[in-house]
Amino acid sequence: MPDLLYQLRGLTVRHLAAGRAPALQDISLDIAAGEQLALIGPSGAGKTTLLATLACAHRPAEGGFQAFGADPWALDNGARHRLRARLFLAPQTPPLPPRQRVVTAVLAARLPQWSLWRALVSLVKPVDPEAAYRALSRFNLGDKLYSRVDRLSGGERQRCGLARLMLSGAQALLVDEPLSALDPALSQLTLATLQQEASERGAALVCSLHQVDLALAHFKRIVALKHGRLVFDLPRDQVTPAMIAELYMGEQPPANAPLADQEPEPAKLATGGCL
Ligand SMILES: Nc1ncnc2c1ncn2[C@@H]1O[C@H](COP(=O)(O)OP(=O)(O)OP(=O)(O)O)[C@@H](O)[C@H]1O
Repeated sequence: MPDLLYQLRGLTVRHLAAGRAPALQDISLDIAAGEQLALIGPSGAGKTTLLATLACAHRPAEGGFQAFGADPWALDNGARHRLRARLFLAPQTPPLPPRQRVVTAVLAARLPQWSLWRALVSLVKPVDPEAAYRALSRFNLGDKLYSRVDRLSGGERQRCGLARLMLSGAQALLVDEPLSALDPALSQLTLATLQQEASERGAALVCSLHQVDLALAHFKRIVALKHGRLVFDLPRDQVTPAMIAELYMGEQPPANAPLADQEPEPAKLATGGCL
C-alpha cells in the first residue's frame, strides 16, 4: 500500500466573502503517493478551491486535513513552509513576472532549495539555464528560453508555468486546468508530459480539467465535484455517460440577452462608462 499523501475527512472550506455557501462541503478523500486523478465538475464546483486547499493555501473551516502525514494548520509557520516545498500548485494563470525572462521565471521554481545569495545571483545570471531549457523543451517551448514573459502567448505562458513544475522536485503536483489555453495537439502533449513526470518521480498528480473526454482518456481515477460537494470518486471504467450528463445538468448558461431591468443605459455604453 503506497504512502497516503493526503487524507481529507468531512472537509469544509469557506472563502472570506460573508454570507456565501462554503466553496467545499463535507469532502472526504484519500490521495496516495504516485496516484494520478482528474478533478472534473462544472464551473464554480470547487475544483480550484480543492487544489488550493491541498496546497495548504486555504485553511479548512471544519473537518480533518492531513498532508504528508501532518495537519499543516497545526504546524508552526516554518514547518508549514517546509511542507509546502514538498508540493507544487500550478494555477490556471501562472503568476509570472511580466518583464522577467522565461529562463529566470522557470528557474524560480528552485527558489525554495536555494540560499538567498544563489537566488540573487540567478536573477542577474541564470544559474542553470540548461535545466530550464530541458523543462521548456518538454512542452515544446525550448525556443522561448530567453524571451520576455510578457511577449508569450496565453498558451505559452501556461506551459511556462508547467515547466516550473518540472524543476520543483515536489511530491504532490496540483495542476489547475492546464489545457485551458492550448490547442488539441498541445493538450495531449501537456497531459502526457505531466503524467510521465509524475510517474517518474513517484509523485501524486491531481489535475482539474474541463475536458471530460481527456480526463476519462488519461486518468484512471475521476473525482467529480458540484456545488462544493463530492458527487463521485470512481475508477474511470465505472463512470457512465449518464453520470457525466447528470454532473453537468442545469449548468448551461442562460441566453445572453440581459433582462430588461438589467440593461445598461445606452449613454453609458456609448461612453464606455462604468456600469
Ligand atoms: N477568492 C474568492 N472569494 C470568494 N469566493 C470565491 C473565491 N474564489 C472562489 N470563490 C467561490 O467559490 C466557489 C468555488 O470556486 P472555484 O474557483 O473553486 O470553482 P471551480 O470549480 O474551480 O470553477 P472554474 O471551473 O470556473 O474554475 C464558487 O462559488 C466561487 O464563486
